[in-house]
Amino acid sequence: MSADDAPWPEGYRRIVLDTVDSTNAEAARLAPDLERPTWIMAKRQTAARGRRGRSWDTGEGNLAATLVMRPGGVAHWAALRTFLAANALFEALALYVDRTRLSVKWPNDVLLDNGKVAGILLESAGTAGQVDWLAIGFGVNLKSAPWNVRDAAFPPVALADLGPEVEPEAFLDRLADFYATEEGILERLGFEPIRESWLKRAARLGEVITARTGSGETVGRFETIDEHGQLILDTAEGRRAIAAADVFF
Ligand SMILES: O=C(O)CCCC[C@@H]1SC[C@@H]2NC(=O)N[C@@H]21
Repeated sequence: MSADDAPWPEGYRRIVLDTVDSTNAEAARLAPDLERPTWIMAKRQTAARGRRGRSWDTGEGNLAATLVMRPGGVAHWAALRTFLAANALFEALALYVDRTRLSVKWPNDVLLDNGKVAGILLESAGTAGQVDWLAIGFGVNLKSAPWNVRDAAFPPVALADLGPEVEPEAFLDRLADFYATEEGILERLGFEPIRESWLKRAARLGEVITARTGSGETVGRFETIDEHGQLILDTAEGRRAIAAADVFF
């Protein structure tokens, strides 16, 4: 393990691991003694996880990194950071491909030409509605896209298929900078400007989409996201606010 204690960006720390089970799992282990927000990057993960209990394939040369922090406050406010993460990822990717080819898919994927180029996994722990720690895991297909993915609606794509090849360390430098900027906006101005910039990048805003949960699906026009980050759909039965689902176009 190598740890870089120099502030990076200011106030953040970075750890680079050769191999780990999951950078999110490592984040949970580090969280109790965390002194400042810390980025954990791994060159290889042996048990990487995705959203909704799925596994995640980190091919060699792809980015696997988790930002772990102890932001304090109520859990649902802390969870809004998933949108900061998506905005930061979008901007980092836009350094390498034309931004008109990129979009964010609620709640927190980034699409490149309708294929999934990156996913975010937010995990947290706390008590009585207060967050103790928060881990934001970023998986970015920089070099290769896994071939064995079931979610065929958004086939995985790699940045290198459509743009330049970028080293994970270099990409993380950019991502960390953009994320720190988003965090500064949240601190100074609250969630609203984050919400607005996320909406400008959103895939299929204003169009009919499907939100699928374990218990069923809701079809409606994608109207907006609200101040809690919920998906707002205008359906035949009226306006619906959806807190968690998988979205299909
Ligand atoms: O399902 C998704 O779209 C989210 C994927 C998140 C994968 C990343 S890779 C780094 C971090 N460590 C993990 O185990 N998962 C996240």
